[in-house]
Amino acid sequence: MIQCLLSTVFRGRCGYPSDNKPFLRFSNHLESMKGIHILRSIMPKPFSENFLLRQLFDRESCTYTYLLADVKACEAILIDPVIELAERDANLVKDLGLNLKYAINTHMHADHITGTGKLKKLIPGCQSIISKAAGAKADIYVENKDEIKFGNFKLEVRSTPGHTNGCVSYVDHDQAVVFTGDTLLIRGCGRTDFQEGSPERLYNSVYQQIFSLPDHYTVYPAHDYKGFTASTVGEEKRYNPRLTKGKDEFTTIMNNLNLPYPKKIDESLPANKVCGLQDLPDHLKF
Ligand SMILES: N[C@@H](CCC(=O)N[C@@H](CSS)C(=O)NCC(=O)O)C(=O)O
Ligand SMILES: [Fe+2]
Repeated sequence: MIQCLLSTVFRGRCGYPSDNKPFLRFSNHLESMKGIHILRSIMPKPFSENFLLRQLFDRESCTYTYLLADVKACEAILIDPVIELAERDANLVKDLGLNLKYAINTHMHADHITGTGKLKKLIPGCQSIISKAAGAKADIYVENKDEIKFGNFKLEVRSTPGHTNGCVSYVDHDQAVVFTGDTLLIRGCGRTDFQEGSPERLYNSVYQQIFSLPDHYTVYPAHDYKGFTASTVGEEKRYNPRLTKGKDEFTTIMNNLNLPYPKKIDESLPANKVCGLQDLPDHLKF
């Protein structure tokens, strides 16, 4: 790369006609060097042997559900399942010959009912997990720095309040991935105008718990509304239009989003308080 740059400078200095072509070439080189530098710093690392990650999508709520597994130990977990797609997820787990150990939430969702309650019914032995601070029912409550183990692999729990009080992100350091829930979305972030949301807390959570991870860690959010599937810590640090701002400007942006409330908030919150097991609307009763 340095050789390329030097040869451009050299050629530019001696012999090219006096138009601006060498200088254009030189600045193109600088641009592509910037690109190469960014790409190098964010290139994902290969997963460990026997580690499986499947990203699943709900077209209705634009929610991502993640299936993670140790395929040797046949142990799996699901992050942020959606009730309407619990059968899809349970069938996938069975098709792959896996045992579902945990159905986990990143937070108490406001836009859809969690699938964790239904999955517990479909796959006996599966336990539900949510953060203690979420204020919702589950079999296991986690807090900052806890570990969730499945087979040979583990997730570190990082408390990332701001979108809601009980938001957590889950980090797998061996695979260099972070599941950010609604705390950090791709080129965006979770809204902060309900469920004890706070722009200042969200900003601190992102900077302290997510942007402190190495640049190449892949970011897997709980939603995407623009067609993205994943990002990296390095990319979001550079290009996230909200979080590249200072905290005051970020707070002003978040306090002026004026988004309509999620359509299903009134049915989702009471149901999610009890892990999607009670107070279900008629069409979702099981
Ligand atoms: N239109 C959807 C709700 C969209 C929405 O509010 N999404 C949340 C995450 S789900 S709690 C959010 O934080 N969005 C951030 C943003 O900038 O859009 C519906 O009616 O369900
Ligand atoms: Fe949310």
